[in-house]
Amino acid sequence: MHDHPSHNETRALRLGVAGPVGTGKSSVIAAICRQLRDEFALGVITNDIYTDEDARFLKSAGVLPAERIRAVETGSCPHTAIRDDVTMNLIAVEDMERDFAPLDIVLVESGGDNLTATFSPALVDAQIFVLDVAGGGDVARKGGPGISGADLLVINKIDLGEHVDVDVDRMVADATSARKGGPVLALSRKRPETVEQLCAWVREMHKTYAAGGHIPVDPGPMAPHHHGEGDGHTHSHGHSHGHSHSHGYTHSHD
Ligand SMILES: Nc1nc2c(ncn2[C@@H]2O[C@H](COP(=O)(O)OP(=O)(O)OP(=O)(O)O)[C@@H](O)[C@H]2O)c(=O)[nH]1
Repeated sequence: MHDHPSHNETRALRLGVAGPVGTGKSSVIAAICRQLRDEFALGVITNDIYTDEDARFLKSAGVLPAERIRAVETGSCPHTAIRDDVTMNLIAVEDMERDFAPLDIVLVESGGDNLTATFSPALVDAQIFVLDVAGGGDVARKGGPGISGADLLVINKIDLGEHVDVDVDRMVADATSARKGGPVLALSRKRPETVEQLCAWVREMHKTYAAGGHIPVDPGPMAPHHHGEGDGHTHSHGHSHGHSHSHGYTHSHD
């Protein structure tokens, strides 16, 4: 079991950012880096299946010096490396903390996956789950461990609400009730006051963590599921509770 010593000065706050494909995980990380890089010593680890595309995006956006952005190529479905066997990611985070000690915050971006992927608390101390309005106003009501159990739920791209017929206030209210009152942030990179609210949350989380007052919480195991391989074969994952069933979600890795 990995412990979380707040007194270890080479140990940063490890903050995960997860959520479905394209909701804006990289953009959230870019915004945090731009706003907070003069205040905190930062590093970023990205996860992609076969590429280092997210790392390249963040490097080309110049949000941090390039050597502080590293990619883990998981070679498997993204949740595996952030939840089932976090070894590759833990090594990447620890290497980064050692190489740039002392770091204040290491941001870990998960590969874009489905609604059920969350980080293991053995890898991150706190996690943000990112949805966007373009995915539909009812997504927040569907629940799932990331939506209900992440430390912060971001509803991103609220500038697009009117174009996709989503009532943002309603979506935030649905999400808040799915989270039993846990924090929900309506975000758009085009609305600076919302980016500032995101940064205020990160600052507060770092403060609580550094004072030893934050206990990492597991949002819950993901639902067991099958993957269609596109060749007529499937494989399934039975997760920690030891049984599996199909939920009808498939994706291929090509
Ligand atoms: N209109 C609008 N577009 C946004 C916003 N944030 C991100 N986007 C766009 O949404 C798209 C996806 O953003 P990313 O940050 O790459 O999303 P991601 O979740 O990291 O994507 P994957 O890593 O592929 O899962 C990009 O075209 C962004 O420019 C926003 O606040 N408003």
